This record gives sequence, C-alpha cells and structure tokens, in this order.
Amino acid sequence: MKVIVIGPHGKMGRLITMAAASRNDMELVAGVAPKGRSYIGQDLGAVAMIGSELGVSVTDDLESVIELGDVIIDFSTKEMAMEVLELAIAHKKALVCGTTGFHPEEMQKFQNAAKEIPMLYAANTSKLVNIMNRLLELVTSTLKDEIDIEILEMHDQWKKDAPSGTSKEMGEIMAHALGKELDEIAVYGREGASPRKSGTIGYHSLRAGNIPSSHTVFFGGMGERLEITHHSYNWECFARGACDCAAFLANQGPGFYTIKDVLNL
Ligand SMILES: NC(=O)C1=CN([C@@H]2O[C@H](COP(=O)(O)OP(=O)(O)OC[C@H]3O[C@@H](n4cnc5c(N)ncnc54)[C@H](O)[C@@H]3O)[C@@H](O)[C@H]2O)C=CC1
Ligand SMILES: O=C(O)C1=N[C@H](C(=O)O)C[C@H](O)C1
Repeated sequence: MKVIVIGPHGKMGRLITMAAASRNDMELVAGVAPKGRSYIGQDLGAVAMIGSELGVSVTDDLESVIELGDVIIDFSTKEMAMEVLELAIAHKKALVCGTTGFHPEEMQKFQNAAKEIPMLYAANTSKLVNIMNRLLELVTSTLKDEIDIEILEMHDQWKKDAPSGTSKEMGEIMAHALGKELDEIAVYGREGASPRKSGTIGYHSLRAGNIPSSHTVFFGGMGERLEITHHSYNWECFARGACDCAAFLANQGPGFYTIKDVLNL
C-alpha cells in the first residue's frame, strides 16, 4: 500500500512516518508540509527524523503527488484537513483523518465523502481507548440516570482544540446510551452550572506541559464512584493505530469507516 503522510514534521506526522516505514505492507511515497518550510524538498525520513532516509521528498503541493498514493494519512490542522479531503475526493484516494477540532458541518463533509472514497475518521486511534468506549457504553446503558457523568481530559500545552476529539466521541457514545444527543446534555465547566443538573455530561479540559493524552470518565453514584481512565505515555499508540486504519482501507470500497470497523468492536 502506497502511503502519503500529511505534516511529516509534526508530532503525529513524524511518528506515523516511523510506524509506516517499519511495516512491510506499506511504502511511503510522499510527505506534504506547509509552503515556506525550510525542509521542503528534503528526504521524508530526514524530515520525520526516523533515523534513515526513505528516498522520497517532502513537497508543499499535495496535488502534485497524490496520484502516487493509495491512501493519505492526515493528522494536521482542521484547515489543512478540509483541503486534503477535497483533493482525496477529486482523485478518488482513500483517506484516514485523525485530525480533531471540527464543527459538525465539517464532520458532515467526511460523511458525504464516503459516497466517493473509502473514508475513515477516528478522533482516537488507540486500541485501548476504543475498547474503553465500549465500557463507557456498558456502564451508561446499564445505570442510565442513576449516575452522574463527568469527563476530565488532559493534554499538552500546545493542543489547539478543547475539549479533545476523543472526549467528544466519548460524550456522544454515552449520550446515545442515554437516548439523548450530546448537544442537549453537555455542560462545559461547572462554573455557573451548580448545583449539578441530573442527566448532564460535564466536560473539563486541562492543558499542561507535555502530557500526551489522558481521559477519565467519572461515574458518580451514591456512596460510590467508578473512574475509567486511559493514559498514553507518548503518541506512538495513536501512530500505530493510524497505520492499522490505513491498512484496513486497502480492501475497502467507498464508505464511511471508523476504527470500530478496524478493531471489530
Ligand atoms: N486521532 C488520534 O488518535 C490523534 C489525533 N491527534 C490530532 O492530530 C492533529 C495534529 O496533532 P499534532 O501532531 O500534535 O500537531 P502538530 O502541530 O505537531 O502537527 C501538525 C502538522 O500539520 C502540518 N500542517 C499544518 N498545515 C499544513 C498544510 N497546509 N500543509 C501540510 N501540512 C500542514 C504542520 O506543519 C505540522 O507538521 C490534531 O488535530 C490532534 O488533535 C493527535 C494525536 C492522536
Ligand atoms: O492532540 C493530541 O495529542 C490528541 N488528540 C486527540 C484528541 O483530541 O482526542 C487524541 C489523543 O487524545 C491525543
């Protein structure tokens, strides 16, 4: 499978390049970075700092290399993600998008793309997080309004979006288990929203240092509470998962896929 990586000098782009380079079912054919970067034209392996050269260059023009690839892996910015999506549709290329921070109308564009291309969107490509999501569904659908639900997510100081894409997905899963839409019941921060209104899902975002990613869901009962937490120690689990998602698309026709399809969850 021939892979194009967007943002190979970024935190995720570097690790995705490294993960893809280590797989024998994948060949990296291009990296795409923003215009004006000093490393445009340099070897992808050098730009991603993987310790060896890959014999392909980093370009600032996706359209000029898109026909070389079977799949594009995009962990960049929401602006670039929309450009990548348009080009993937125009050139009928499979796309894995792990970028977060989209508005619902932008998310709808990914759904629409599924009519034309194999499209996989995953706000979190860690296997354990997606298994955690199943546990959240189980607890919520079992206890419903007997418990209060609060989500705390922690990330590094540079993260652009809050709340995290993962916590939004977690909230959606639990809202659906309660028979609601997340928009109806989400409360962002408790200031001004006390005492607690039952049936809501509370959101709390913390940004500090270089915390890779932590998500805890607190299920508050009477005289007891359950906390379900995922911590990542670095971003490698997400990079491996992104490559698994890309490999999954090798055998798929147009459609909207999620990591649940990849993991058979
Ligand atoms: N789905 C998942 O499991 C995960 C998702 N993410 C998401 O991935 C995204 C990226 O995160 P990081 O790697 O931490 O950010 P980062 O800021 O380190 O990297 C972003 C990359 O995008 C590139 N980029 C920006 N504009 C571009 C353009 N016009 N053309 C080409 N490249 C462009 C930048 O040059 C940079 O290399 C975020 O939305 C983050 O939330 C991060 C980790 C895991
Ligand atoms: O920016 C990150 O780092 C991460 N972003 C994703 C999110 O917004 O949920 C996934 C993971 O938490 C790491």
